[in-house]
Amino acid sequence: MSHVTQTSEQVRGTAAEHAVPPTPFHDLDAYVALPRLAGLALSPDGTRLVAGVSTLNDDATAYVTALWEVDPGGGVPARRLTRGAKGESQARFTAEGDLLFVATRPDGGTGKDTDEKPALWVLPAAGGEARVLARHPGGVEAVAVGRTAGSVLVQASAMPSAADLRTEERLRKERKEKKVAAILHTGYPVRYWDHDLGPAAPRLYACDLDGRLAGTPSAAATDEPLELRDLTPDAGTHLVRAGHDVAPDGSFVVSEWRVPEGRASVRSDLVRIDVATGERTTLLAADHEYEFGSPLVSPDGTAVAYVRRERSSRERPPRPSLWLLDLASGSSRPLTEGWDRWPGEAAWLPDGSGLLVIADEDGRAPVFRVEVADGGVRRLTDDGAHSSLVVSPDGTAAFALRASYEHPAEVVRLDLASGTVTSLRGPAERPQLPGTLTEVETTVQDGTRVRSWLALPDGASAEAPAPLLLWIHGGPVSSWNSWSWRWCPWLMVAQGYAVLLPDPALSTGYGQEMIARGWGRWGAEPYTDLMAATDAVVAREDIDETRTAAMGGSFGGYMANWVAGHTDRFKAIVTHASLWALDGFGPTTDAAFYWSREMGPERQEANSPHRFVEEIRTPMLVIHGDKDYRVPIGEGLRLWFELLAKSGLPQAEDGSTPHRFLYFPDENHWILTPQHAKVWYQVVLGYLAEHVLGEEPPELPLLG
Ligand SMILES: CSCC[C@H](NC(C)=O)C(=O)N[C@@H](C)C(=O)N[C@@H](CO)C(=O)O
Repeated sequence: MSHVTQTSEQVRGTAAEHAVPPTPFHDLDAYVALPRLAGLALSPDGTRLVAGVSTLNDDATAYVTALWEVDPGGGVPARRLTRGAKGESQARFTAEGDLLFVATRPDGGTGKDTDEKPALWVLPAAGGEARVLARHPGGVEAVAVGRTAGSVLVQASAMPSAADLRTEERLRKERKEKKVAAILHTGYPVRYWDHDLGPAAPRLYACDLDGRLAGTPSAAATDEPLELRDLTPDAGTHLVRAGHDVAPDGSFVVSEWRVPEGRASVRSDLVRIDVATGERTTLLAADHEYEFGSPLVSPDGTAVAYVRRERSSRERPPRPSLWLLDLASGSSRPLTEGWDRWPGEAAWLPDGSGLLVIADEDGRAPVFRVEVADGGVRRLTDDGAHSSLVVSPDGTAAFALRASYEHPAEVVRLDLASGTVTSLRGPAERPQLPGTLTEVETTVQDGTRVRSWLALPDGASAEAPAPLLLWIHGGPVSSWNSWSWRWCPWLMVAQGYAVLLPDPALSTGYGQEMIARGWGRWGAEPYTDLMAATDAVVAREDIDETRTAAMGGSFGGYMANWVAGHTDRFKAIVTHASLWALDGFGPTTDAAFYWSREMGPERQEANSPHRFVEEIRTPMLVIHGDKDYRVPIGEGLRLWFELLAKSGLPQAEDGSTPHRFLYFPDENHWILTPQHAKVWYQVVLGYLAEHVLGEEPPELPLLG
């Protein structure tokens, strides 16, 4: 007997439109309206905590991010601080407690849609209205502040030939008026995820406050925006996608510095940039073995914690580890030698005795404490995946966003002595789930443990076994360990499916060997691990092994395509933004050099799903966005053509097939707009309902 708690009509929104849904996951309008948290900032005195919260705009066609204040003590409810029509982001506190943020707000508050660029705004600690602090003709992209004093650092993109902001403005105006969008490249890369790189490229500017924000509101009477001082006029493309950190006293910045190394490859050095003079010195120069990134200047400004990345090759995957550079002597030493995890986001403890570091582990992303003295590593948190880590000035607590597959990101306080994690009163309640989350594992042929999350619908049992959806993660070097609005299993669970989220070979959080097992062998261990995880779960009595489907996005889509060509066990396959023919994907993706280090022509050929198109006998739903530069649209187009022309699934006399292609002309690798996210889930759920549950295909009037 089938176990389907709700008809799929409910999520598709064509019936029961006015009924109150049992959970937001039963109703796509309710789902896309759930608030989404991102980014935390803590004032230097530790009393003010600010989070970014994205909600739907009035006509539900875009998300707008506002800044909210959350009580670090947990007593007072969160309150909204900003209300700009186009939203605010990048909250940062100055040493004096003024709140900086980036916003696009037309002058005069007319609300008219202008081509206004994002500017740096300030909400003064001393009171008064928010006002513009600095502008750049290309728009302010990022902002960083010394923790104890000093300059505000602004990142903005400038035309290579513009020596000053007046020329910058003129060049941009001319291009706009003459409608010239062409870009003349001399190097690589030329695109990133969803946007073109060039002709403007990032530079770092100092925004000297000179006491302008100090004192009473009247002291800030000079409302003219501040001048930006260009610290990197010769940056060229060296700062493209380069992270940086400002010394606590604001006197220097340590930045990644991209260096073209020929053959369309780029490496990453670390440089020190003096804020007073713009003088730049190379701290660590990358070579063929190692490159450097993610700098964090120590609280006393004498050292830099950074990630040393052992570069990948055909033989080995990349291997990042945390290191410490002494700025006076220039000598470096490892901080986490022997710790078999990939260090992610980190933050210094205020006394410089150690760092808090987030790393994937066993389907979670806990916070670890790393001791500077001896490199000791201690895990501080149990459940959840953490991000946006900030440490209180007295070093007794940290604040972070914590998410998991049980809940979206929420603000938590972590007591550093006891390890106690407390949820604070954030802007949003946890949504009620339509099922339960459990963990399963199996041991595969070579003895490796493969663990997965399994989301089960309420009521799944031996009497009412649930249909199963295998959902494969992307990357591939990543983990199913955090909430994802794009890949939300609970919408499927609300329709009665159990959803299996496995971490196969190549996943992070299980040690380097788990990644090495699948390196350059995408169609081997990653595939067999996934099948073993599926075998173990369909053996459960609460799962119906006769009604299963597989799906995935990006690398997960690659794997869905590989699954399609290698087994007929699934009733349907959904493949989003997928790699199909690796000879085409390899040189056209936005960071081709990364993949070419791993694959090479033989591995491309051996692991390419397109070679098995004739073996595909399973109905496939192909999904792709035209503006996807990570997995370019050519992959989706070729997959669709070859599926119709050659797949092993017989076509009807009129040439029709059960395959479908959901194409988004104005979306990219991610389907970002709320209305298209709804269409995505509607079409996926409808396709699964038709092929897995045997229901009638749904009517989708908005699709014509
Ligand atoms: C070019 S750098 C590494 C590739 C990158 N890997 C990760 C861990 O994200 C990547 O973008 N891979 C895509 C093909 C992919 O699978 N992306 C996934 C995960 O980020 C997605 O959901 O978009």
